[in-house]
Amino acid sequence: MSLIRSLGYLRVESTDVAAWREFGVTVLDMAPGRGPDPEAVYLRMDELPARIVVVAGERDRLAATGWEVADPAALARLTRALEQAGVAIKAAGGDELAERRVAQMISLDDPFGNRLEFFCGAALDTRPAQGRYGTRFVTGEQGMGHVVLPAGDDAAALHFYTDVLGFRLRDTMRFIPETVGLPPGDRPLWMRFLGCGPRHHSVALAPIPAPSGLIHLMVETESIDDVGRAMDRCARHDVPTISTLGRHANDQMISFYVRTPSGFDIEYGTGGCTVDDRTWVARQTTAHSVWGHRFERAGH
Ligand SMILES: Cc1ccc(O)c(O)c1CC[C@@H]1C(=O)CC[C@]2(C)C(=O)CC[C@@H]12
Ligand SMILES: [Fe+2]
Repeated sequence: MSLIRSLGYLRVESTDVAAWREFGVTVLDMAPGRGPDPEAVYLRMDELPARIVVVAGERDRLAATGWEVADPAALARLTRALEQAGVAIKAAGGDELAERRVAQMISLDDPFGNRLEFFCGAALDTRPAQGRYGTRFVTGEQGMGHVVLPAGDDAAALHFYTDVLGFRLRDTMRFIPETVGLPPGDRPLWMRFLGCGPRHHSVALAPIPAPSGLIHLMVETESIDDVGRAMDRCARHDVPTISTLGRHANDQMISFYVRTPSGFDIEYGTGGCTVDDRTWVARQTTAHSVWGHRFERAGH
């Protein structure tokens, strides 16, 4: 098993923290949390004090993804592996730990400039994380969901995330550059889906430019009704969805996509499959979706 257990949190820098609070609470049905930064928005999905932290800043961007490891021994082993691979890492000091409510944390940039944080010893918040509409999120062993990060070079990305960080390759998908607004090329473009626990993928890497630093965050709910109600709330609050409902061919997730105030998307889904590394075989999926997932694109 990978030393990394699951996706723990997202830290977002935003020029409009109030818009994020409204979006998180009203559209996503996350529960507002409390935290040390009075200006920041803390959004809860479960017993963690926050899964999405939005801090006020000059830019709209993903600041970091946080990855949970089992304990200090696992963090020490990961640190040694990273040092051996020549990766520059930084250990967090008191303020950073207090802001994240974790016992230990290290941070680094992947070869494509994505900031990653690895932590252990998260403090729990025993108050129930109850949103307004009763949405229940699937977290626990599966973590808070998955992210799709921009990564330019396929071989370098695979090497770093599998050989250095210990993610497992779960699925590969080829895609046509024109469908994501890239110039046509003769080289095929690959998307890699990687996992570290029972969730089919906790991170996917795609050579798609993303000015905000993130292509999307996926959060999963317990039931299809939670997803349907979220689509209703998007319609009611004039928040445009950017895809129709659909079911992915690889992880079986039924989901739709909506744009956040930060310019990246949230995939809101249910019913994803889980995998067991003892039997899993990484293959190539040749269709994005079994049905649905029609994306709106500018000019179409
Ligand atoms: C294909 C797929 C499988 C599982 C997922 O969780 C998932 O998000 C996707 C879609 C990935 C992909 C994307 O994130 C960026 C825009 C893409 C390339 C498309 O235009 C179609 C598929 C989309
Ligand atoms: Fe996704």
